Amino acid sequence: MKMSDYWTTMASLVGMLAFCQTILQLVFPPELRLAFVHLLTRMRHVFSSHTYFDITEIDGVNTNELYNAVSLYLSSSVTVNGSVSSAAGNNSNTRLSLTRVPNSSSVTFGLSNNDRITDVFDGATVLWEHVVVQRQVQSFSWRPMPEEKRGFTLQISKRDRALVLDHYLDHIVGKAEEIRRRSEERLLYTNSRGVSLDARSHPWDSVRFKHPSTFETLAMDPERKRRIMEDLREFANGQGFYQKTGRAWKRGYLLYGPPGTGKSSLIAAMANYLGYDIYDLELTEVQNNSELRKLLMKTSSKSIIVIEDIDCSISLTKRDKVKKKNKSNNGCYDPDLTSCGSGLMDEPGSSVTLSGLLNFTDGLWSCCGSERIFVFTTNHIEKLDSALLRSGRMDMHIHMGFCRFQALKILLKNYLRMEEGDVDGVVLKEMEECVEEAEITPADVSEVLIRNRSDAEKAVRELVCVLKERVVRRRKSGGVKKKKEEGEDEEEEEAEEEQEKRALDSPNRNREFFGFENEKDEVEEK
Ligand SMILES: Nc1ncnc2c1ncn2[C@@H]1O[C@H](COP(=O)(O)OP(=O)(O)OP(=O)(O)O)[C@@H](O)[C@H]1O
Ligand SMILES: [Mg+2]
Repeated sequence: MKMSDYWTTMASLVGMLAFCQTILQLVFPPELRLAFVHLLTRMRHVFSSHTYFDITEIDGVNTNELYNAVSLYLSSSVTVNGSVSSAAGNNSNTRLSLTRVPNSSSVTFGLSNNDRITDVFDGATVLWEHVVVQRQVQSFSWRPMPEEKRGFTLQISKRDRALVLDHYLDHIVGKAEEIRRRSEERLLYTNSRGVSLDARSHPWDSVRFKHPSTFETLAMDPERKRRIMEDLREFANGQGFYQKTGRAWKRGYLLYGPPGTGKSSLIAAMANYLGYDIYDLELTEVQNNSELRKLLMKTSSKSIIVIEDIDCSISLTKRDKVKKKNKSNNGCYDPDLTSCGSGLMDEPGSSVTLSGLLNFTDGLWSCCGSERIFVFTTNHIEKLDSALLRSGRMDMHIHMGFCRFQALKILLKNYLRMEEGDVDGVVLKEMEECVEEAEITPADVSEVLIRNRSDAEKAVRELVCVLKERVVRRRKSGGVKKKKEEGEDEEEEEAEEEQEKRALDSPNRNREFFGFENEKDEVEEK
């Protein structure tokens, strides 16, 4: 038999099988039909000159990132009038689904259920099919299963197999990444209590993240800003480094300082700078460590996982003191937090423990994704358990302090569009002299400037008044405060002592100690 005859016979056979499949779908009951369809599909694949790959939405318990990448890639090949870009061949009959996420200004295109689209890559034509099937009804299951199974089936010619596996999929992932970055639409995720954590449902609710804070608008010493940006950039470009050194590709930042000093604004600036999504983890809504772990598993890479006000979220403050008591009682306690389990520092009603939290950031599970940044914020670093501060846990401690002269100039520029040269020299000098002593937060400065933003000169005058008032008030109350401070708060001293001890215990002690000594304005790298 000639080769061409062979292929003609094969083609008719495949055609016949496809025809039988359609007939079966129309005549037989669903269960029987499904079994036949499976059988015929298998036979068709055996005789076919094509290879098929399934890319399912859920891969075991994790969301399959490749599914999301393909979805994004294919939606980008579609132009507004419903036709398909030249690279994707002639698909003008393709049915498209249109989506508009709440609060979004743009419409997203996607393939409708069970529809197909062709694409051309390096001379090879491939066919994508979006497959959505109803899950079979189960009589009983401990775990509620999703109603639909979604996935893409990629059909390629057998001879293009190597090309597709080696390059095409990488090309799709890269393109999807680029599209996401270009679209500059970041998502802000948050968790809520009682959301089922089955394989399909997503325990995170998301909204479009459009925080305008950037490193340019952030009022902060420019040198510290530069160091943070450099650190972030090195992290984002550091895949090779992390792989070579055998470290998980993640980084931790602890932001601490009084309210209104820009901790949340810094997180938003980080996300905007790197183009990452934010997962704002509400720890009080998490019922136990295992739920915490599942939440972590459902985060994607290139994201910032934030726990704000960590000292208020779970009791991380008492452990040292309880440990001290234990020590004086019987002289023995477990110094390693990983064995503290649900014991010492658990808050009544919450079974998320410090060890659970540290496993979340540090343990094996924390590496189930990559390129992730953990950020904790607190107004009271002195209240945090030493385990959280220990070196290797949070790579950088960043103190967000009261407004200084450099930061003040940035705020003047942001709110009043005033450069240094636009402000009267004498007034500027006055500001410089009293801003530090005034101990005013950037939030309070912003408040004054916003109030008077239509009249820049008035804004500056009022700001100087506010600064001077604060200085006078502080000087007056300084004496009273001093007396109070001397008498009260042994606890605070204790905390400081503790802090120093921790610093000295640390393998990076010189740096860490240096950091605390210069706490006011340090970006401290662990
Ligand atoms: N460093 C800063 N640079 C620019 N704006 C700032 C800065 N700090 C505060 N602000 C302004 O003050 C407001 C409050 O700041 P932000 O929420 O970032 O403070 P925070 O430190 O997170 O406070 P909290 O501890 O209460 O959460 C922001 O809307 C922002 O406009
Ligand atoms: Mg905040």
